[in-house]
Amino acid sequence: MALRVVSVLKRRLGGPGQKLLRSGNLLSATQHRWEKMPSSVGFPVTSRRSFSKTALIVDVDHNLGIATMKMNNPPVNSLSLELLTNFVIDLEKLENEKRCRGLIITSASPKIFSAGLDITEMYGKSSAHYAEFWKAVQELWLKLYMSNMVVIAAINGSSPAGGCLISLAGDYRIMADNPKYTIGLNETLLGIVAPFWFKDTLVNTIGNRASEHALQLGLLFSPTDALRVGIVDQVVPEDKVQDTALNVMSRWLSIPDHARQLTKTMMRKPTVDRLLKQREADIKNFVSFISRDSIQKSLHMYMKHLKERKE
Ligand SMILES: CCCCCCC/C=C/C(=O)SCCNC(=O)CCNC(=O)[C@H](O)C(C)(C)COP(=O)(O)OP(=O)(O)OC[C@H]1O[C@@H](n2cnc3c(N)ncnc32)[C@H](O)[C@@H]1OP(=O)(O)O
Repeated sequence: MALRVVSVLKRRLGGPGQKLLRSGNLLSATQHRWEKMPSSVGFPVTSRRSFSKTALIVDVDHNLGIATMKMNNPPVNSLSLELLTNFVIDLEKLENEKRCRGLIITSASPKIFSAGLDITEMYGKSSAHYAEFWKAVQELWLKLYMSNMVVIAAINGSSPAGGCLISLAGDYRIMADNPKYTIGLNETLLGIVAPFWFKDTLVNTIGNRASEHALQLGLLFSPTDALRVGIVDQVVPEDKVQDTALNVMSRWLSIPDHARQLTKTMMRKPTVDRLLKQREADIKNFVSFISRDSIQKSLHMYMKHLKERKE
């Protein structure tokens, strides 16, 4: 498999990317942090760099034109306001780097891709906080869903609710074949409702009937079932997720950017425009919904249940 990744990339990547492949370092580059690669691979050190902020590690390889973003907010990569904000800032940075054409999103935490929105941001706080938090959730989805880059989710662990949304916002999803991992929009299990743009993103991926079923029951799918219903595109052994992501990326990057990007925009713009037209109303709706006593109670009970599960 590893050799196949190299040969596919060799065929599809030109110029300096081939130097990296010739040096035989591609696999170590994908298996370890890119910036740890020895400087003897034959291109300037400035051609790759990494930056990490709270809760996020980003490695960019300009020669391959691929960035890897690892969520790093232990223990479960819950999407706190800080993580959401840093995510958006880093996405903007990558989007502005002309040579960065592909993005792989994955997790630095073993077994968890992301536990979804940080529930502690959604109860016991002020209305102003809820509004700021929701705006950040919207912003991340808007940026990811309309990214000019090819976005591949390398789902190396469980991915409920907001975690699932992040992967659905990408162009392709690869999930680790471990029956303990689950993925889905399980909001109803928390007594809350997935907003229309979460729903639209799911419908665009798996169709109306399957979405209705999944959303009403708050289904969390095993990798096999997620593949069957189409929430993920590929299920591979756990240790092959990253290599597969690179392999798939090379295929997507072989398409001329402008044609692929215009096609993506054509497919996704109506969904994005729906939110853009009523962004403020959506924030108001979230604040008023989440502030209800009954919803606050449900979230509190859910967190209590999560903690009690361990005892
Ligand atoms: C009109 C608008 C409507 C509102 C729309 C809102 C849309 C909401 C979207 C969301 O994303 S809501 C979040 C949904 N997420 C979940 O339901 C996942 C909950 N978590 C889990 O199922 C499990 O934690 C896990 C992810 C499968 C991991 O299991 P594991 O056994 O490995 O860890 P735990 O012991 O359960 O958790 C460790 C630690 O983390 C806390 N935690 C877990 N998830 C969250 C979370 N989403 N937010 C905040 N904190 C979380 C958990 O309570 C534990 O804390 P401690 O006990 O260690 O203090």
